[in-house]
Amino acid sequence: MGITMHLLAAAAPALPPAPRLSWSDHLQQFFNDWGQAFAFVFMIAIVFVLWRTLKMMPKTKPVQIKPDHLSEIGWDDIAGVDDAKAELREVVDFLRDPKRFKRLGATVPRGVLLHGPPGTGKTLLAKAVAHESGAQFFSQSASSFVEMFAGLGAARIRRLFREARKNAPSILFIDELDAVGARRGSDNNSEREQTLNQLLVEMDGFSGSENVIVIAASNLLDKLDPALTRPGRFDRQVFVTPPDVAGRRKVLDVHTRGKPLGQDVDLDVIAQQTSGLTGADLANLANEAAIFCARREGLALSKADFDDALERVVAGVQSSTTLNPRERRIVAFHEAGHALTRELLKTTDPVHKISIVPRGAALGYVMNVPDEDSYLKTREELIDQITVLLGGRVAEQIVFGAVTTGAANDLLRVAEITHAMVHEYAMGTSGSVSRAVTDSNVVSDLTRRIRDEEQQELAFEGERAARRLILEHRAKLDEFAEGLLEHEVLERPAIDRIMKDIPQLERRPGEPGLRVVASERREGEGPSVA
Ligand SMILES: Nc1ncnc2c1ncn2[C@@H]1O[C@H](COP(=O)(O)OP(=O)(O)OP(=O)(O)O)[C@@H](O)[C@H]1O
Ligand SMILES: [Zn+2]
Repeated sequence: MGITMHLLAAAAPALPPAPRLSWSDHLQQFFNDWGQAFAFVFMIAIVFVLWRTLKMMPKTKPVQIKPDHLSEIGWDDIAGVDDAKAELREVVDFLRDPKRFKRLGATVPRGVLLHGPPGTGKTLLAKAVAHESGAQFFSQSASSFVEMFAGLGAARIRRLFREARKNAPSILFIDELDAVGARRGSDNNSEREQTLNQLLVEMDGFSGSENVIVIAASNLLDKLDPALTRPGRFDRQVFVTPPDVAGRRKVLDVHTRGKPLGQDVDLDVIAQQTSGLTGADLANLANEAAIFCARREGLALSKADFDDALERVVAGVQSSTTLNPRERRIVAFHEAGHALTRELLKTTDPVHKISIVPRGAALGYVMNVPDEDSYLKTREELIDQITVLLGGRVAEQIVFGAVTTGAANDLLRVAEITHAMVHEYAMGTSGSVSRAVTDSNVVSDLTRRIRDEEQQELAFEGERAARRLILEHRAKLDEFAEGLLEHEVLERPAIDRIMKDIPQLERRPGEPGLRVVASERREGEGPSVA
């Protein structure tokens, strides 16, 4: 503004002498000058804004959406994720022969959500589905939708779906779904939410006659908006886990194809040394070994090349996923303790799978699938649950004479259960209804203390039971642990072999007459992990 005024003033002497002006003329002149100055500034501002916009334009120029050219990625190139492959084979069958399914009135899959840690092969699986079914493959990362100007993310989703429909049969792969799929209202990003809404609209818009299947990949299922996983949208969820020892062996086979291996290389041993590594880590390992070999101008990859590569790859992997041998033993006995107690007790659901392949924050887990839905639980059933939860810690104590921090989550669950037993269900040692029903705001110090003691007594009861069971069946505990150390994962057939000679004496009959409502089951609780 200052500069403009100065220019105008300097131009004045060149004008012919001005006639004498009245005060109203002065006023008009003043407004004229100011008006011009203002218009000038305004114009500069507009030019500046236009220039800025133009400068940013190339980024937002509509990107060509066309199917990826797929190199030959088939089922054989993906190893160690057999469960996920089995689920996806169905999708391939559908894409190959949709009529067969439609004739029978079968609802066809619309969306498949692959979730699991990075590098486990989610992208690879989506590509294999496209390749094996001869479908076109459209791939976009969801993070590219939200970096844009208002409304463009939604527009891009529309175009993507339009192209996929036009080129059907096709697979539409959306990587990093979390980028748009986070719960609405979680970050107040209206642009992202608009994009998510558009995605929901497009998925609802499938008429059933189009052979388009949307596959999305996500690292965090919990973060996703529940609307995404409703029927008709991503209603198939496939968990892609890091491979177990046998799986890692197969992944190593895939990634050493075409690489000459020296006599001293034993892939079985390497598979055993790489617990917790993902498919991508193993691909990286094989590649690094080849690089080490090339650098020393070797002819074939040697054991030393793999050792060097392993050191480098493991250093780049999150430390929580690679345990030292002693830690592995502790985790194996901890999980064995959970599994053995669960198997011995009658009221607890049988073990489905035990694993010491790290998964998320958990170093190991025991998975059980409920036999039947039950919403009522007896006191005895709850004590059995506490027994199983403490079985891990008790096993550590018995075998190593010490406990670790690994049982923290188990203890938290025990605290929750015992709290509910005393405060909500009057299942404490005294069984006193009046103590439980007292309003907790007006409860006396004495009642509070008694409740605390009752809670502790319930936890002790579970701990004693766990100790007794584990000491009595110590040999079985060792079998479970050794099995885990060797195979990392034990499934039902292996568990049955270990438990076969145990008469089910320990298995106590339930007491249906005593069932009491327990809030133990949370909404949407699937197989539980401890
Ligand atoms: N199960 C596997 N079998 C063989 N190779 C694998 C496997 N998993 C991963 N890889 C290798 O790792 C690379 C990366 O895998 P991919 O991109 O599919 O992982 P992702 O799960 O999609 O990871 P992100 O979540 O980081 O996108 C693949 O190109 C492949 O070389
Ligand atoms: Zn545990």
